[in-house]
Amino acid sequence: MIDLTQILDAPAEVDARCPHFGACGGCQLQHLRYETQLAHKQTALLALFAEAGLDEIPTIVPHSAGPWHYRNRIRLRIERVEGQFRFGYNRRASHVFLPVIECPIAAEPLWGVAAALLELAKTDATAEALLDVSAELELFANHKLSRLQLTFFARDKRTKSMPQFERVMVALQEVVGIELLDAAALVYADPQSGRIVRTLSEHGADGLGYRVKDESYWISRGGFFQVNRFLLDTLVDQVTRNGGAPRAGALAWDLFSGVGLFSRPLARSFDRVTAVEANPTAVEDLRRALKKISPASTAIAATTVEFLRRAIVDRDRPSLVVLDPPRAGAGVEACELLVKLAPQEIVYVSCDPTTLARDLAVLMPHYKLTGLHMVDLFPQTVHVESIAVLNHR
Ligand SMILES: C[S@@+](CC[C@H](N)C(=O)[O-])C[C@H]1O[C@@H](n2cnc3c(N)ncnc32)[C@H](O)[C@@H]1O
Repeated sequence: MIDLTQILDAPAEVDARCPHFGACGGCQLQHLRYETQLAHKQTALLALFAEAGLDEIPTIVPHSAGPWHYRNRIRLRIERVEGQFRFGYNRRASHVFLPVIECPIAAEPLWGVAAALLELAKTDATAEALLDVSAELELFANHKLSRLQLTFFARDKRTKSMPQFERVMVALQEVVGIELLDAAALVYADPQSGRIVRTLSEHGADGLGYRVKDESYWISRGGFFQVNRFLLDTLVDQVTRNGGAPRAGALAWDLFSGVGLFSRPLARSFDRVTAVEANPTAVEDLRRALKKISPASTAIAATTVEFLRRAIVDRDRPSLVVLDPPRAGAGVEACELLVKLAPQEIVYVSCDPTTLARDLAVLMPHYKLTGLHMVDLFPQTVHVESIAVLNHR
């Protein structure tokens, strides 16, 4: 996250579109015109780089798309307020529940289905019981918004399966459409890691198909996928292509690969791709997909640091390394190992410029920053997604 004070204190330019703006912890920038938001984010990125002592910073190339209804996935808290179930988010800077009636950054069908479920729970005792045992509901839509996956997260690890879960989902399908509601489950997730550890009840598929450019991805329930449905093509292009042409060579590593958003297109232009991902279910999905594209390519279930420590003693040396870590960043040890492995090019996709700046400080004595992109995946919020392209000096 970037330093908020300057942006939050900026004078209001427009009326916030959402009635919950200010109270809700989700968005912070609705008081600013979208162009101003983009400008502030670029300024903040450069300020963080300067603070970290980084120089020779190229001009930032911004990429943006529609600033509303962009999210393909939302996760809502469920609470009873004055006897009625309500969906909501955390209040700003707290864990206090804020009931909401709309969320204009979410794709529209997500709210339609959530609202239909609240209505159903008024008359259907099992639907009400389902909301009662659930702390949160995640709604995830595919690329066309034609298929939806619902995941109910149980409050308690002693929650049992619900024999009537299937019937409630069929009742919901009757309201929202059989086609739309493709997959649903009641699960229990480990509170520390957030990983789903038990599926208690299930209806329909165990994941969602999502098309980006020419690739169809299968995202098993609980797997990571980028949330901005408008900028996925741009993100993939900036990582897998250089100018107009695909990045190509003998070997590429895609570290923090998820279900292979980048590995799969790279496997079409590289002789071989090795994808590394900590979530074993995502690795299974990716392995199956890579087998069809490029039998020499593979996906490994490991943490990036474990993989790099082993790689140091192996002979494989990639010409391209893609890094797309969570907010914690790749980390100093991973970057030091990469310096030793010395790939010709590193493409670092970052969702937190603070950890990116820390990691660039390790890489940049050995690598020149040749490209810097800001892909605004999270309009109306202070989150900054950037791509740093580094070439060996
Ligand atoms: C920001 S996502 C990027 C995924 C993918 N590149 C994409 O764009 O869809 C980060 C991914 O790193 C995985 N992950 C988290 N910690 C990890 C670690 N220490 N080593 C490897 N993968 C990790 C997560 O499961 C998640 O799939």
